[in-house]
Amino acid sequence: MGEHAVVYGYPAFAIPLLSTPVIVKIKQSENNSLISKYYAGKIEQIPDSLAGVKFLIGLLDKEMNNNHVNYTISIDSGLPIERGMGSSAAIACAITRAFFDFFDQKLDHQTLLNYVNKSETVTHGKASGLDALTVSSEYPIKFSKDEAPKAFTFNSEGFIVIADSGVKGKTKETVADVRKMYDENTKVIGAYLKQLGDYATDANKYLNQGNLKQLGLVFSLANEILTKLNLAIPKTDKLIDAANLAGSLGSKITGGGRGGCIICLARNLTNAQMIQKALIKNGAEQTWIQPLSIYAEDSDFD
Ligand SMILES: C[C@@](O)(CCO)CC(=O)[O-]
Repeated sequence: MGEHAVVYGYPAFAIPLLSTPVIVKIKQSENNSLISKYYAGKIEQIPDSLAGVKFLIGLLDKEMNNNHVNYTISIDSGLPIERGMGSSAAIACAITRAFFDFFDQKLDHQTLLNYVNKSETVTHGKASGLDALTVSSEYPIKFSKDEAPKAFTFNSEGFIVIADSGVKGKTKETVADVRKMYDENTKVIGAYLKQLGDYATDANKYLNQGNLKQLGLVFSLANEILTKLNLAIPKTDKLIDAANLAGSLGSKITGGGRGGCIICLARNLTNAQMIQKALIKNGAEQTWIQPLSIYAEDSDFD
C-alpha cells in the first residue's frame, strides 16, 4: 500500500513474501560469470536489462579489493523480474550478502541497504528505498511521514493472493510518468498521492485490528486512485475483476503498475484458493498464496 505515494514522502507499507526466497551462490571459478534464468555468461557481457546487477557486482568486487579471485555467481529466484514484486531489490540483497560471505566480511544492515539502493537507482531511477528495506526484512515495513521507516508485526487472520499478469511493468517508466503528471498538474496528482498515503495509513490500522473487510475496501479504493494515475492495463483490470467476482475482499495493482502483479485479500484459505483458481482461469502466469498470520510476533514461520 502507498506505492508511488511513498516516493513523495507519503506513508506506505510493504510485506516481504517470505515463501519465495531468492538464493544467490558464489563459487570460485576460472572466469567471472553469472548463471541465472535471464542471462548466463561472462559478467562483463551482462545485458542492459540487468544493468543494476552488473553495476552492483562491479561495485562489490571493487570494494572487496578483489584483484585476483574469479567467481561464478548463480541466482535462483522464484520471483519474476519486472513485475513490481521487488525482485531486483531481492536479487541485489542476496548478491550483496553472498559477496560479503564469500570474501569473509561482516555486513551490517545499513551497509546492505546502501548497496541495494545503489543498484536500485541504476535499475529504477530514484527509488524510495521501500523495496530494499522490505526484501531485507522478515517483517513488514512501514513508512510514515514523520519517523524513520520501521518493521512491524500484526496479528491478523486472512490470506493474500498475488497474481502475475505476465506483462512486464516498467517501474522506472511509471515512476517517471507519475512525476511528469505531478509536475504538470501538482494540485490534482498531489491530492491522489496524498490519498494513497492516507489509504496506506488506514490499511495499517485495519491490519492491526484484524479488520479484513475494511482492509479489503481500502485495497480497492487505492486501486481506483492507481487507475487514475494511469497505472492500470486491461490485463490487470481483468484479473482484479475476476478476483473480486471470486470473493476477494479487495484487490489492487501492486508495485510500479502498468503490468506486473496484483494483490488480493482473502478471508481464509478456501476463499484464497477460489480466487487463485479464477486468476489462473483469467490468464495469471503465476500465483502465490500467503497467510497473514506469518507476520505475527510469535510466528514460527521459517
Ligand atoms: C513504485 C514504487 O513506489 C514501488 C516499487 O515497488 C517505487 C519506489 O518506491 O521506489
